[in-house]
Amino acid sequence: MANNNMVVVVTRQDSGILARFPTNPASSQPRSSGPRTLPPANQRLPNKSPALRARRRRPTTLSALALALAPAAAAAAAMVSAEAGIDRVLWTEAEVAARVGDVAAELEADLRALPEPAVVVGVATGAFLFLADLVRRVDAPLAVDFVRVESYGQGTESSGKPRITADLKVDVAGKHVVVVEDIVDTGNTLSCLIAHLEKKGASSISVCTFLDKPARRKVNVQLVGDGKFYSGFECPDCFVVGYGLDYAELYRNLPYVGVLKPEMYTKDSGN
Ligand SMILES: O=P(O)(O)OC[C@H]1O[C@H](OP(=O)(O)OP(=O)(O)O)[C@H](O)[C@@H]1O
Ligand code: HPA
Repeated sequence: MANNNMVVVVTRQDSGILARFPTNPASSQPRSSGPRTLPPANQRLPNKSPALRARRRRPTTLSALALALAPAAAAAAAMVSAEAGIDRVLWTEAEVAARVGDVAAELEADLRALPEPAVVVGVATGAFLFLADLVRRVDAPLAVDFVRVESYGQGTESSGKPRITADLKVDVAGKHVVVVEDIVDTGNTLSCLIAHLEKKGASSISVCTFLDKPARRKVNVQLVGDGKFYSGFECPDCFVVGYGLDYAELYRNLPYVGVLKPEMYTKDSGN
């Protein structure tokens, strides 16, 4: 919605607000829609006068203003974009969407064959985008719930000891559960969660992961009952971000999957 009093705030992640630019035409540059009138000829500045050149140099738009504050504003502008940290893209938004569609079709066929609705369990936070895109494309009766399992914290190495920090609301006893993950890496998170769901009495457990990184597997993932393993892409042995996947909680909002620039990692993150 248009807001005449909107203020664009350029921030630096480390030091808060760097600059505010009012975007309300009334409060910044007058932009009259009526006929433009020139001052009388004797009050006009000569075409090449220093005053006129200075006035022409005066920034009149937001981007010109940001440029005028360079390099500080340019650096801040780079930091306000999540994309600025990306070294290379592994799967584009279109490739992700196409593959999610394929996986959804496979899952839909299997869920339709079940005698009762399955419970789709998303592993927060990473699976939030994949789960949302996936279930919208599955035309079968199903329930959706979330658990929160954490093992990476602020770094790129698994602690090896996943912690379930938020549990299910739905009762999964006697139900077919489909665990939805953003990535299976060492396999620690999934093994911990499958044991947890089995204890709660799930009759079968499938896993549907957006990415599978088999090169890093430390624990074999054991499905339960007639459970099946669905996977979007096989991920190379590198730390990836985007489409739900984070580094230190950032980059989840990127609509594609990429690899971070090395300088984006802090020294103690394992890279
Ligand atoms: O196979 P693993 O080596 O266990 O890694 C996979 C898990 O790691 C990530 O979770 P993380 O602990 O980073 O929490 P998050 O979902 O909040 O990002 C990811 O979302 C998976 O759940
Ligand atoms: O490559 C990864 N990226 C983000 N989170 C992860 N959790 C396990 N592996 C990864």
